[in-house]
Amino acid sequence: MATIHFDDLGHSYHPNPTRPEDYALRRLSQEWEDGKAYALLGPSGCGKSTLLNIISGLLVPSEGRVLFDGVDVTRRTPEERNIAQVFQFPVIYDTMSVYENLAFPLRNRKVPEAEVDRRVREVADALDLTADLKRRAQRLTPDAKQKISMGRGLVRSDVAAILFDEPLTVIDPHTKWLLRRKLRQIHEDYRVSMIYVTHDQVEALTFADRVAVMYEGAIVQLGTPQELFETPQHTFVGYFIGSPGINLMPCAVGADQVTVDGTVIPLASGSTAALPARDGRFELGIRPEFLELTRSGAAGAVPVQVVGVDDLGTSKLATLRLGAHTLKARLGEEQEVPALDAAVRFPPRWTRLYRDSHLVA
Ligand SMILES: Nc1ncnc2c1ncn2[C@@H]1O[C@H](COP(=O)(O)OP(=O)(O)OP(=O)(O)O)[C@@H](O)[C@H]1O
Repeated sequence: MATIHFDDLGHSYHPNPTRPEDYALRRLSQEWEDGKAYALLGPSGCGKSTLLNIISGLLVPSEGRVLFDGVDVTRRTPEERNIAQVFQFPVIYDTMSVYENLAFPLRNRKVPEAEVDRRVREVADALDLTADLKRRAQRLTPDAKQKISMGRGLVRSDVAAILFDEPLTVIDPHTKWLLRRKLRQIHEDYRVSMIYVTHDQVEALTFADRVAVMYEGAIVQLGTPQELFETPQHTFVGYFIGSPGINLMPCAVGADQVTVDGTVIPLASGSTAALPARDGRFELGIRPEFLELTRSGAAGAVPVQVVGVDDLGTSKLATLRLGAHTLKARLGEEQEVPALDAAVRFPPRWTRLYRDSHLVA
């Protein structure tokens, strides 16, 4: 297992990159801790595979270095880096039994047979493959084949990290949920460094200790699921994490307050003091879960119009108008929705201010 350090890393597929947009991976300096479960989350084309391939050694970055435990591995192959990889589609030998498939990475490295047998049975047990050990892999369902693929990644105890590239794509939704929990459990038991690439926030948030959210070639935030939810450092994180995402409204900034379409909304005391210049594009952000629906006249409340309420079973989602803006507020199942004199409160603790998409207060 290894601490992974990205040292001024960047990658462009262009021969002569000049603009930031020419980079599939923009400049990145960061350290990823040993033994943790990381998810690399972002939409299609944001650079996840580029970064993953640089970590694994399938791609040499055009700029910067990758270090494993302080050793420069930038030009080393995946084998030399001791990385295990699990891809979107099963990579297994159809003619071999499940047992032989799982044993293969170990026998290939001349691990003693007793140790091979111990590890194979342990991993088969963790993935519920014990009953299938003697079966030919060819005869199994796609789900079971992908479990073998994962098992082949997990069977080696000496790896620097195990990389998963959208491993649940071919798995049916129910099994997906089970496998995600299994992987989480296996990580807790083995404490091996894992990096899991996905565009699905539920997969990332339920699997990982730390989630790196990527947008346009940059990691815009690396944090725990709770940090990403409570304090999005970038408007994209607010929008991409959560369902629905954060409410955002353009605003003008004053002392400890902002104005949205002529409506003054207070911020936490002292929050704007560190903003010497007021240039840039400011937006106010608050998650639907933190916006408080109340009645006009309540302290600190600003009037809104209720446009609609969706009953989601365990909660309600209100759609509100504030000036020209639409806001969402998540309400308790039993919460009453005022018909005529609705208002909302922006609790300063949960109200965020962004300048040019980046959190400033
Ligand atoms: N071999 C390549 N040559 C040129 N451009 C590439 C190459 N591979 C990726 N790109 C470009 O680099 C950018 C990042 O792609 P990348 O595959 O890393 O994103 P991704 O987040 O993994 O997307 P997806 O989820 O669709 O796989 C995209 O604009 C893509 O078109």
